[in-house]
Amino acid sequence: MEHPACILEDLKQFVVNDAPPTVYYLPDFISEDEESYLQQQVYKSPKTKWTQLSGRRLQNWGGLPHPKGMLAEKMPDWLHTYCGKISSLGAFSGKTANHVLVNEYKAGEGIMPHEDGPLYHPTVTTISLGSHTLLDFYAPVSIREGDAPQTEENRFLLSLLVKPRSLLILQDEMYQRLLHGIQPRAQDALTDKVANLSAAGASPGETLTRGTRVSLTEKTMEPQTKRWKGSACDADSWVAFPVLSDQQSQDVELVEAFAAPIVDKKETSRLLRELNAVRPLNGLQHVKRVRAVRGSGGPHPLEVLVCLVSDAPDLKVVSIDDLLPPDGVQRDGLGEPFVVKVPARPPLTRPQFELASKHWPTSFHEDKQVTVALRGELFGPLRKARMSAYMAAALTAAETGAALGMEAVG
Ligand SMILES: O=C(O)CCC(=O)C(=O)O
Ligand SMILES: [Fe+2]
Repeated sequence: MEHPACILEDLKQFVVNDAPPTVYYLPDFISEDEESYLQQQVYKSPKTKWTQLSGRRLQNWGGLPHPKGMLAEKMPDWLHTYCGKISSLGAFSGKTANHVLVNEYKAGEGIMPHEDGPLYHPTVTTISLGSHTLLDFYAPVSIREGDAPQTEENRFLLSLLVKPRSLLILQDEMYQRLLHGIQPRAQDALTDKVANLSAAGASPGETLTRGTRVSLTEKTMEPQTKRWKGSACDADSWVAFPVLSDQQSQDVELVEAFAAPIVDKKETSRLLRELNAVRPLNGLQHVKRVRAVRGSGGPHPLEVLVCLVSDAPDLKVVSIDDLLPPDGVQRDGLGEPFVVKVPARPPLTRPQFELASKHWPTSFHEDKQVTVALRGELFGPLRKARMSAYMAAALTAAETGAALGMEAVG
């Protein structure tokens, strides 16, 4: 059937009303002669044009996306003609299709549910050659907590029957939100889940046997250079923060200890010496034994750690005599004990040190590299620019792969 150059308005009669917006299904868009001509051209292409994927073969025409702009490749005449023919329908809002994927599926082969990615104008058009297939549509995986587990089966929404020589145009929700795929089957039993049954001249209950299908998927690829300007990949627009070990990122753990006021400052060094001898604070080398009492207008300027609560006898009301052996520490200058909390482990980062010091004076052997990394200053502008370039290259490679229908691994 001939389709003169027309605008999208004229396509309205081909809208599939039983599907979400927007599907146009045009049966017999090309003639049988055109179909065999296109098949010949596909199979005449050099062997190197084919990429073997799991479950199908692929040819890529028109260029590959690249961070510095699409690596454009001249479209061969036989494809150029059909790109023009489809673009003249107005499917790409006045733009011309500049990229074609040719997929070949033997009976029993298919393509996993996927999205085509953001590199394209939000329209995809497909001419089918040689055999029908069922194109299935799925709701995207939602990440709401508490949702029931989402299987391919319960995300399945509808199918479209695409017959040989037909043209399918997908836009809007159908293309941008839903995933599409083809089950690897040799036969399709048609049900009322096929939204375009009557337009495709079929009826529920029918079973169709698949042969080898070749599809030509025409799209418009947006120029790459536009996409990177001011994007999240500018070296200035992101900060690298370190992923720290559990010990480095955990909160400060505290243990209880008895402290006592030093009521006579002159006794401090003797008390320290004697306490260290009879009550060493094992494992708490990072904790300072004496602290100045802040803003001390009070009765005593200093306090000293006597021992850990876990090392003391289990008494309800504790006096200094209960905590210390009868000999070894002269009680002169020491007040009655009280309980304080001290950090159980040496701080490893400046934030841990600042928190720990709020409880009791603590020493800190700073790892300068960790502190600089925590400030987000580990990498200078040159290294960040290089990382941005690597990230951009990885993203482009992933998007190119996705556009070619490859599946992510890992
Ligand atoms: O063969 C088809 O109709 C679909 C192909 C497809 O989804 C793709 O190549 O991204
Ligand atoms: Fe696709």
